[in-house]
Amino acid sequence: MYSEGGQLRPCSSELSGQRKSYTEVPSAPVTHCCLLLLFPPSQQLRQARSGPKPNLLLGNLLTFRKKLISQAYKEWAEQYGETFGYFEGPTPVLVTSNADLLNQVFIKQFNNFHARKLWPVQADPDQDEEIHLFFARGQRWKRLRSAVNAGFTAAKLRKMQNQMSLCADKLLEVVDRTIEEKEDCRVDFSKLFRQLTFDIIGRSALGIDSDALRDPQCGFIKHCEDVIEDTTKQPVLYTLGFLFPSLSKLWIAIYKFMHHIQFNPVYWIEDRLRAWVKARKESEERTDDLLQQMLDARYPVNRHQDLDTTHQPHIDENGNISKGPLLRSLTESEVIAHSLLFLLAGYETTSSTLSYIFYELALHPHVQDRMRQEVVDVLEDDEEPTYDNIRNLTYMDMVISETLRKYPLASIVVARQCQDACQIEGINIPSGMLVQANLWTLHQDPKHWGPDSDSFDPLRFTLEKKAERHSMAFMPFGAGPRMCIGQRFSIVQMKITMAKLLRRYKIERTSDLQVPLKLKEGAAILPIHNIALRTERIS
Ligand code: HEM
Repeated sequence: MYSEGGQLRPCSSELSGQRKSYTEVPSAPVTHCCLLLLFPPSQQLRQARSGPKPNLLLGNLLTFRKKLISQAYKEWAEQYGETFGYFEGPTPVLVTSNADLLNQVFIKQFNNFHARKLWPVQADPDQDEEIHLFFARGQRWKRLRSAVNAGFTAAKLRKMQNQMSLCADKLLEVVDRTIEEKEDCRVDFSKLFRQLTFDIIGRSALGIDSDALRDPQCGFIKHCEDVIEDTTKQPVLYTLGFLFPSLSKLWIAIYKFMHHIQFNPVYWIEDRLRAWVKARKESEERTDDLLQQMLDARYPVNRHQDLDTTHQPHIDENGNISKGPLLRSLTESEVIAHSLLFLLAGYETTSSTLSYIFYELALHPHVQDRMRQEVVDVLEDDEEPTYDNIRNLTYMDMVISETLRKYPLASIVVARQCQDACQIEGINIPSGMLVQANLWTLHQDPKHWGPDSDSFDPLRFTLEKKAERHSMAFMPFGAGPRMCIGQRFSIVQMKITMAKLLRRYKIERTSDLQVPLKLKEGAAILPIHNIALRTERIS
């Protein structure tokens, strides 16, 4: 059913026709011996210690109660080398910052590594109707990705630029008001950036009339913040899910039941999105946004390869069943699931990146001055920043990249699951094994970044320096066919916003700014405290 050439390899269960539970991996005692299998004898001689010693029941999960996962990975990499293994309960994970191995897994052998990590309380990626492209895998992922891809083209982004610009203008109004009202001219940029990126994604992608910048108390953003905050906690159910993955159905049932006794912000947002999607479907008016793209999307379905059971055959205008390939639209559940995905994946990642950038600009005034000068030179006579002219802000691009090198905030999701056992770079990777990219180590590896990899230096990203480096030395948006779909969307809004802000204000650190930043970890790695900076109007 699946060939090697260009087709995704199925999860091993699909081959036999009998679907194994997606959480099924070898049991604890077996998997704890897997570290030995990971490294064949010759490799073992060279890498005698291949990972931290696991506890029989918990694996190495206890470590993550005491320190950030990214921190633990860094320490383990120092101890065991750039590739090592550990256990999440009974589940083996191979962690690597080896650029050649990452290249094989994320790009060259993508067909065998198309699936993401599965979290303990997570719907079945092959069967659940509400699965979105982040968790889907195999042919299902391929179809969903192609259905929404068209919403992120250059042409679409050009259409969104006005909304982005309007939202950035509102941000300027709020900053102006804040420095007028506050004697110390202190602006909480983390909070404002969250409101800004929420408005941008809400308005330009989903057509929602959101105004979080003017109405920070609005339920929508409040509950999105709750969802993000919840990912930084480690509830008991989550731990149980890691320890006993084969009971996933029970954990999911408990999670759903909890909704009846305890408020769940995810359901609150979904309900609002359901009503919104319904209204948009019924409306005669068409809006040129990502939501419309999802409502209009039609893609061919091959009857024999499809795992979904929800397709309707395509009926033409005369009521005949189409003789060509079956065409399918996204179901309402899928459109809602994707709207929620874009809202959550899009706003916190981008706003935190902006916060990290402003933090670094306050610490490095010469970088800030150079960035401002570039804006003044490129956008002469106060020209509006647009999709096309911001491409000339090349130093700004370097600052964004350097910030994401130092703070690869979405590193946790850059992982792939192996479908068929294979050997790569001399390492045996069994079927079901998760390969996790260790970005915080990779992005600071002196091999790629030189001895001063700790310092903040945007000039690492000149074209010449980029050409000299391994192509996989830098991957804050992931890599390969499954890399972040919103990368350009995010960069365009960041550049429009920063061009406007830097032209008008100078920012400075306050005496109580936390240096270095203390971070917390959830779906993304974020500063614990908001970043507030002294802000002076200069034009
Ligand atoms: C600075 C901002 C952002 C960062 C750092 C970031 C980072 C990432 C990373 C690391 C991945 C995983 C890639 C991989 O596994 O190879 C990812 C996937 C994804 N991101 Fe982003 N992201 C950002 C903004 C956005 C925005 C604005 C959107 C939506 C509008 C978005 C939507 C997605 C989606 C849907 C996926 C899953 C793609 C797939 O599995 O096919 N992201 N992102």
